[in-house]
Parts: sequence; C-alpha cells; structure tokens
Amino acid sequence: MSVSRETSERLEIYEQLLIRWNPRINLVAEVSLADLRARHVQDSLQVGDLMDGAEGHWVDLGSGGGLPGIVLAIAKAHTALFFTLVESDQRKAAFLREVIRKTGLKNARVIVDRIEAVPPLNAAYISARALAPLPKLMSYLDLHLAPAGKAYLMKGRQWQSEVEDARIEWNFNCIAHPSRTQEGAATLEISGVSHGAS
Ligand SMILES: C[S@@+](CC[C@H](N)C(=O)[O-])C[C@H]1O[C@@H](n2cnc3c(N)ncnc32)[C@H](O)[C@@H]1O
Repeated sequence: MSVSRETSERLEIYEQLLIRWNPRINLVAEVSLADLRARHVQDSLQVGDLMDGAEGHWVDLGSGGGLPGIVLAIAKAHTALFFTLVESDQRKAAFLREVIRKTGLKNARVIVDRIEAVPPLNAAYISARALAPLPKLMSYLDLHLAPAGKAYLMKGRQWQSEVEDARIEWNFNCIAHPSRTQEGAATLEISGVSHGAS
C-alpha cells in the first residue's frame, strides 16, 4: 500500500513511540522491533487494502500496541471511518491515547474495558489480531458487530482448523485473504454471524 506524506509522518511518530514505550509495557515482542515496519505495520496495512471505500464505525478489539487499529486509523485518516480501540490494559490504553494525541488523529478513541463488558458497539467493521481463538472471537462479533457488518480477523497458519472449530457453534460466511507478510497466515473476512451450528 502506498501512503501519503502525512500518513508516513504519522506512522513514523507511532513507531518511535512504540520503540520508546515497549521496554516498560511490552507492546510487541522485543525481538520484532528490529523489523517493526514489515512485521507489524505492513501486516496491519494490508487489512486496510481489503476495505477501500469503507465508511462508518470501525472497532479494533484487543488493540494492545495499536495493531492493527492505530495503524489503520492513521492510514484511513482522510476517509469517513471512525475507529474505536477496545483495550482492557490501562497502560496499553494510555499508550494508545498518547499516539492519538501526538499524531493529531481526530478519527480514533480508546475504550478501556473488557470487550465483554462494553455495551454493544454495533460496528460496521471489526478487526482483531492475536487476540483469541476464533470461537471466542465469534462471541465478540456476536456482541459488537452490526447485522450487516464485516470483521477482519488476522490469523496465523492454523486458521483453517480455527474455522472448523468455530463452525461447531456458529454460522458465518468466511473469505480467507492470504497474508502478504506471513506465509500460510490469512485475514478472515467474516460476516453473517449467528449462534447455532449449521
Ligand atoms: C496478544 S495482545 C495483541 C495486541 C495487538 N492486537 C497485536 O496484534 O499486537 C492481546 C491484547 O488484547 C487485550 N485483551 C485481551 N483480552 C481482552 C478483553 N477481553 N478485553 C479487552 N482487551 C483484551 C490484552 O490486554 C492485549 O493488549
């Protein structure tokens, strides 16, 4: 994904803050900082490419260090998307707020609470990365995704078995978009979630 100068400057501010805060609050694995742009930022940006033209309320669950939520909010700052980042850890939420402040983002906010405790957000879009196995994520989508909404769940090499496990209790449509940054991994585009086996 090619990015504008403003986006590139904001991504740099984000990366510098991540590097500075990481030793204190462990936002990403220390070893992965050497390859931050490819391993984390590009990984998150590829989700943005899947939803060109999207507008409305986007919710990123378990944002941690802002992946993919902050990266997407930066990349989509010029669009009609508004981002809510849900993160239960107070220190990580403080980091996310600091990034929003320092980058001057006007399209993002942070909710510091457990996903299960937040009243339904009726999101048009939901993202999650490295948060929970798919069956658990389905219960989060059931709570927070609008009926016509779409989720983009970033999954590792085991995504197929996670989809099988989730189908035991949930009905949903699933399109797997192969990852451009990790072989075998995929972003699962999920819609039409309802409880009950097919
Ligand atoms: C493994 S980290 C992944 C963070 C980020 N998405 C990434 O890819 O680097 C999972 C994050 O989700 C948060 N989290 C886990 N369970 C949660 C819950 N039930 N409600 C809110 N946040 C949660 C944790 O505090 C943590 O920051």
